[in-house]
Amino acid sequence: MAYLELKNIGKTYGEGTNATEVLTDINLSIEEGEFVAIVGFTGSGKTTLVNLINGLLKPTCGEVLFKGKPVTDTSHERGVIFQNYSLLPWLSVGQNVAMAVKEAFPKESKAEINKRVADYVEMVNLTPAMNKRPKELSGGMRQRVAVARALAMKPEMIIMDEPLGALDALTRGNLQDEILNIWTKDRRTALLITNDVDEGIYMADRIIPLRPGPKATLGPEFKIDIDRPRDKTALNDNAAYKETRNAIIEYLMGIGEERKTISKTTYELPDISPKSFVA
Ligand SMILES: Nc1ncnc2c1ncn2[C@@H]1O[C@H](COP(=O)(O)OP(=O)(O)OP(=O)(O)O)[C@@H](O)[C@H]1O
Repeated sequence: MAYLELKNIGKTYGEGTNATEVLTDINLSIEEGEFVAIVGFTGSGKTTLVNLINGLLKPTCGEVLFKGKPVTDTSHERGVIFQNYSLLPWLSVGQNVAMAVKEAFPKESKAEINKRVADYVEMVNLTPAMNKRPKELSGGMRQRVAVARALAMKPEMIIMDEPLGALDALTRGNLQDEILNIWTKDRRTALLITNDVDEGIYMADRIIPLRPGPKATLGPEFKIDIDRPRDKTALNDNAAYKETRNAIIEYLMGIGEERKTISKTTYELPDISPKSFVA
């Protein structure tokens, strides 16, 4: 039994003439402990897919199974790191993380909760900012709080919706490593949604492209056969890395070409003029 399974998922927003089929025929199977990355174009339906897995949205057709059971609601078992960090502005860094920890571990003592908060805030190098409010932090620092908050809840599965997109290269690299450390140490299952092929290759066991929407669907998977821990600087000289990267980029560029062809199509519009027109 797969740990997470998406079976023939389709998602349509709106109804009748306003209906848009954003996702169609999505089939995905993730095993326990795997790290899978989905690479997609902007607006292709990545966040919709994350929300279906998380239980925030219901599919129009098909089903999402987590450990064999249908997903009907959100759950602490599946922690999401969103691209917009959504921190509570009136709470400090520590309080934002503590709130999530208390929710996930309601039976823990104050001391245990404080220890957990301190550990995860330290992990994202924000101990000096522990008592600061979000408005006193840079965008990158806020995103790090969001990462600490999600990981401190110790979810069984970590789902990441372009969590590092807004960060500078150095912070991004550090957080990629922190997420990988936690994934390796606790052997969690992880799903990363990204538009960065290199990030996907560095972090994941498999990369699956999400073809552009409407009617976005998953393309063929690319296995990343590179030993862990991976060394970012050495990757550039790694033959398997170069080969996989080229294959994925070639596939994505092929989709780009298809899109251009589609956009060059000309449509005959009906010749309609208003019955009465008031200028
Ligand atoms: N609640 C909604 N109602 C109607 N249409 C929606 C809704 N949410 C998303 N969409 C549409 O669905 C499509 C996919 O949106 P989604 O946010 O899932 O894409 P995305 O790949 O995450 O985008 P981005 O890369 O810009 O974050 C877009 O065309 C969007 O306008």
